[in-house]
Amino acid sequence: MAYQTVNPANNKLIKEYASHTDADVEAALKTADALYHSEWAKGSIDKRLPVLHKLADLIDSRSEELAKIASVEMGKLIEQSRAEVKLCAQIARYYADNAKQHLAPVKYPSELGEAWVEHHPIGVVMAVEPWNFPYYQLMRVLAPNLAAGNPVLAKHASIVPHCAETFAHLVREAGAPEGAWTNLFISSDQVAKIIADDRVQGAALTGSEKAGSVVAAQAAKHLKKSTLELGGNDVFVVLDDADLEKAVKIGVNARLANAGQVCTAAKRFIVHEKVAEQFLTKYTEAFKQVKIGDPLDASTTLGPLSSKDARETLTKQVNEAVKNGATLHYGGKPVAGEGSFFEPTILTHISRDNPAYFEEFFGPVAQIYVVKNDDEAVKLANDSHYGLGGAVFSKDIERAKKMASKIETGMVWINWLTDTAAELPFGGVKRSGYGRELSDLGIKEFVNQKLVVIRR
Ligand SMILES: NC(=O)C1=CN([C@@H]2O[C@H](COP(=O)(O)OP(=O)(O)OC[C@H]3O[C@@H](n4cnc5c(N)ncnc54)[C@H](OP(=O)(O)O)[C@@H]3O)[C@@H](O)[C@H]2O)C=CC1
Ligand SMILES: CCCCCC(=O)O
Repeated sequence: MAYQTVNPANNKLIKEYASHTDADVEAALKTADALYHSEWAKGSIDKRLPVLHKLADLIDSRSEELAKIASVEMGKLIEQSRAEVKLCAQIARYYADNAKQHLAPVKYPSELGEAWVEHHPIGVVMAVEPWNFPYYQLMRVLAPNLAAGNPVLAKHASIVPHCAETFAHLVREAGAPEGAWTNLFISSDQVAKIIADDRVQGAALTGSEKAGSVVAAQAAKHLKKSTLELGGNDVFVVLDDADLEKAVKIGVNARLANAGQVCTAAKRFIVHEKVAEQFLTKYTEAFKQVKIGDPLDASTTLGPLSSKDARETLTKQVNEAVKNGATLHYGGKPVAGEGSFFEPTILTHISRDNPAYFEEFFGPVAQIYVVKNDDEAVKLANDSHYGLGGAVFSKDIERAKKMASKIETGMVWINWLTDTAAELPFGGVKRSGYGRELSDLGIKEFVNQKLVVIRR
């Protein structure tokens, strides 16, 4: 796959990037491995954390430039790109301020003697990341692993090479030694070879089930730990006592943010029958207000999909859903003209034998389901191969908490969309993957939690 910047707002090629050779990969592996065996990785965390503070400051000082690069390269609305850049600085700062405490030795009271667990880096980690949050996906791996002392080799999506290169330069400028984070424009085969290499101890992937399965299988084959953050088909449950205005407002954003290209986007709207008609009317009205256009224009509220391929996939999915009996309530077509734009779309009456019922729609396509009660809502929510996030709207918090506990996902938000923050764990179950990113859980995914005991 060629690494190239194509602006999805007009599908114009901006720049092509040369791929790295096997010799480049070997040099990167050698440097990263040498760094892992150095005082920098094995020594005090205090030497590594200032890099994260500096990185956060650098990101803040260049937020507009960084945001524009992302919006041009993958079509995110400029305001949403700014928010992503800000989130990256927050993640860097969070680990700069908290990693030492996360990785401090933990005492384990035991009759056998004085016992504790230490946290040590395990070595070079291979990160494979997607285009939808071109900086955030990288920062989620860099910050905890730099703090822990694991050098990272990173393969970013081939449609966001400018973001990938810019991020790598920022990390070096922040004072990270060569080898701490190495961006590689490489192929899937080269990723497989890297994972197999004895100098690599782990693999982290965010992306599709297909890519996740290949990378995780390669890691497992070579007895390396992996973490996977894959797709989702998250529910957005609106109960009969929900604040409907709030549910509609947040529900529109939950589906249309990043043109719907978010693994934790609200994709299946499960609405109580008592409020279903009102919700659908208001939700449809909100979709009619959407302004499709250039993501760099502040007045635009729906930008393009990330590529022509992404739009082609979504178009096929919508057509197939309707062919199999779904009602096209609103939208449903690619937007004529330049760019990879797709109309905000609402599908209703999707039966369980419709392929759309189990599919993730990675774009501005909302599926509406109507249920009679809470049990039906939970049953429908859990009737999915995925288990990433989810949202429950109800004014009765106890009722919402009860439902949240029953929904089989890694995350559930009450009276809000599935969001993310440095201090909160992120990840899922079932075909949405395994492992957690961010928070104290994320930093421990690739550390050796070593027991030490002084026997009485
Ligand atoms: N969980 C999430 O946040 C995301 C999930 N997705 C899911 O993935 C679907 C497709 O999006 P897409 O970007 O194509 O996702 P992919 O899984 O194809 O790409 C994600 C990353 O994996 C790489 N990759 C793909 N195949 C392999 C392989 N065999 N070995 C090593 N690396 C590989 C890609 O490289 P390259 O770009 O060169 O192909 C990219 O860097 C979406 O519909 C959505 O379901 C997508 C984005 C984010
Ligand atoms: C704001 C939510 C971030 C989700 C990142 C993802 O799609 O994997």
